[in-house]
Amino acid sequence: MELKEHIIDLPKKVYIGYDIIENTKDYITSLNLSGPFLIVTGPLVRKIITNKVLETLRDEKLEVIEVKIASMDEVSKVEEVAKKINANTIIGVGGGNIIDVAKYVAYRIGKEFISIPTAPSHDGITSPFASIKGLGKPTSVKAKGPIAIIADINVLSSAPRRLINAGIGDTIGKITAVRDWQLAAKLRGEYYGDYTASLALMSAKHAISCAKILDKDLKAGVRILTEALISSGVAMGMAGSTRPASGSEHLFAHAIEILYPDKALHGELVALGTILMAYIHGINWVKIKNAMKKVGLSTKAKQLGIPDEIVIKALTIAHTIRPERYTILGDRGITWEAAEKIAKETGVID
Ligand SMILES: NC(=O)C1=CN([C@@H]2O[C@H](COP(=O)(O)OP(=O)(O)OC[C@H]3O[C@@H](n4cnc5c(N)ncnc54)[C@H](OP(=O)(O)O)[C@@H]3O)[C@@H](O)[C@H]2O)C=CC1
Ligand SMILES: O=C(CO)COP(=O)(O)O
Ligand SMILES: [Zn+2]
Repeated sequence: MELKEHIIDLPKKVYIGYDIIENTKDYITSLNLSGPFLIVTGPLVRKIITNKVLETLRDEKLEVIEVKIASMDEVSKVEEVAKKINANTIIGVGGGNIIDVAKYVAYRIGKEFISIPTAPSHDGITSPFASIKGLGKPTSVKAKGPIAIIADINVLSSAPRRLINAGIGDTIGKITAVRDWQLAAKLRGEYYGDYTASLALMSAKHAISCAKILDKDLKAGVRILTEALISSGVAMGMAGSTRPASGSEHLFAHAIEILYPDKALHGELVALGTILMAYIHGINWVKIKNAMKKVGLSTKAKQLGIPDEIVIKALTIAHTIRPERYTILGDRGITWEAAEKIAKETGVID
């Protein structure tokens, strides 16, 4: 299908390196960005990381606001403060939830957004989309892409291993996401970008290879993973949707979040979904599962505290979550019996 117009959202600058969070002020100056700045951060990250940003911006007009989850209530709270201080630039310092709130507020008020990720746990670092609870759907919506990303590898490497592994899970998910996209192009004539799809797949490849490096050299592994997460976000920006990065494995993850919220990290659920959907697609799911096991990602739902029935139920409702985005689950989804068989055969449930 030909698109009449296609607008690609990409960051102007990606700063990546060691201890570079201390250069935040210099980066902002070189980008000609002006204050007042609103720093959006989380309670834990504020205690251990955010001061480094505040220290470099000490002479600037700014306000700090703490957010717990990416909900519409929090978005409204942040937006109110942003308007009160007349913020020109919103800076998100934290995990996926914080980055999403910051970029969504920036979008709503038409201001610039800077992404300072503190964990390599998700590919929302670059993407111009945000997952916000309370908008009536569990999937992401249009948001402001970052004008700049400041990816400090020392900061990102200090994140707990569970968060690093979640980033690998979110990235490996591109293997099934791209298969779903190809299927939708064939069966529904959906726009398909070969280059964008290759970029997403390359992220998955690098996430798998970083797994081997992490144990020997944590920082080198985190750097590869972070670059993979950033380029997966670039793929979303190029496609103009999360399509290259989110297929049936994400539908499964979203379904679990609806049925059994806040038990596991996003990337951990995507990892489980990828094993299940790779099995349905007929891809080498055993290889994918083994790669996940090697990193230390959970490949069984119960390791994440998720009951077996929830997994089966999630598989049966996943196709209803985003009906406009065609995937291997089709329009009618999977029966309870088939779902149980798939989950058992892949070992996701016992
Ligand atoms: N927009 C998009 O395209 C995408 C969005 N997402 C979204 O991102 C979210 C998942 O993000 P994720 O990062 O996994 O989860 P969270 O944002 O919930 O972060 C998990 C926890 O990690 C903590 N944390 C962050 N950095 C560090 C650090 N360096 N050291 C110690 N703790 C740290 C946070 O602390 P604190 O309590 O301070 O926040 C938080 O408690 C989901 O909502 C998902 O939908 C995922 C992929 C793409
Ligand atoms: O998590 C995402 C990509 O990794 C975004 O996906 P959704 O558009 O399904 O929310
Ligand atoms: Zn994701």
